[in-house]
Amino acid sequence: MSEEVQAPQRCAIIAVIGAPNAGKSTLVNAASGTKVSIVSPKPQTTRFRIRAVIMRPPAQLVLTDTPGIFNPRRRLDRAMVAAAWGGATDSDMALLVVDARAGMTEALQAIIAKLKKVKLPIWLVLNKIDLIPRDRLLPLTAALTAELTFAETFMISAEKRDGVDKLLQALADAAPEGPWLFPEDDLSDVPNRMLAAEVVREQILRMTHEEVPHHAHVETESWTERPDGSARVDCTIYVNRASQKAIVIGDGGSRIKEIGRRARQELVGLLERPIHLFLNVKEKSGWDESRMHIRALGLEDEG
Ligand SMILES: Nc1nc2c(ncn2[C@@H]2O[C@H](COP(=O)(O)OP(=O)(O)OP(=O)(O)O)[C@@H](O)[C@H]2O)c(=O)[nH]1
Repeated sequence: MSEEVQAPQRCAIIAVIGAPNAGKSTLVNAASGTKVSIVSPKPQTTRFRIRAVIMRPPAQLVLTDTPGIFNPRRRLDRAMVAAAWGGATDSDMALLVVDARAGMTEALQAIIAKLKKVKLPIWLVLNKIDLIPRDRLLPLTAALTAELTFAETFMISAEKRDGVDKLLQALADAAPEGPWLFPEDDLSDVPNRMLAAEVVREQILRMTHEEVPHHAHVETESWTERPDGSARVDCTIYVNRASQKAIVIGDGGSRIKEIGRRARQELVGLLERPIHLFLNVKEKSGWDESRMHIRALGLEDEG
């Protein structure tokens, strides 16, 4: 008698990094052309941390984003970048996507300088190989490997999907054993949920003092489609202390009301549909230990 042995689940959080125009979106889209996957509806809002969830059973690949801002001035931008690079270090690996035709540019050098401080396996993905002769790839690869150590190197054309499947399979094989971060049948809502949490989080950053944002975490508890075409969205803001809860709520609920009003307005603008947003503030110390999917969903800044 034979029994089917199910391979244990694997899950990798993968930071997709690269200079503007390197082909990150094209790669993510090409990668998502396979099986169950999601792609953020508005990838140009680089505040998204999750770009796509790609199923390669037994592996789930969660591709995350990093904004292309390296010298942020505003507090909010700083927080976003910190979150993004925090994201990189929370990841299991990073993909450095390089435009092979553009070669070593200033933007790429700035990213390399950042990546030197990131203790993660970095995979080099030389993209757009359809645009240049093979022999030009070697000097570029040599120049890059002189700067950084790469766990793996792939040469692809995201546009032509050349080499993308091989890359995904290698990522799936390298994914550490662990439970999937998202249930396979519940992927379609992830971008909307992420967006809602991000937008609320952004308004908290805008409307409270330094202390709170560093300790606040937003989760979208539910996203319910209504027959009239609108959606009901319930978000919970988790803070560590009662004092922070009081700040977020404000006098007589004034601040939370304003956070909700602005977040709803932004969501309506981004999604172009009616949204009913409900916010709930909970005190929950130690949430960061207790919820394992937080490293994927949270937007924690480093301060
Ligand atoms: N020929 C060729 N063009 C590509 C390839 N990959 C991406 N491109 C093109 O390069 C341009 C930039 O690609 P994107 O995917 O938008 O680049 P990105 O890294 O996401 O850019 P940002 O969102 O600005 O950071 C687009 O015009 C793509 O069509 C490739 O493999 N071959």
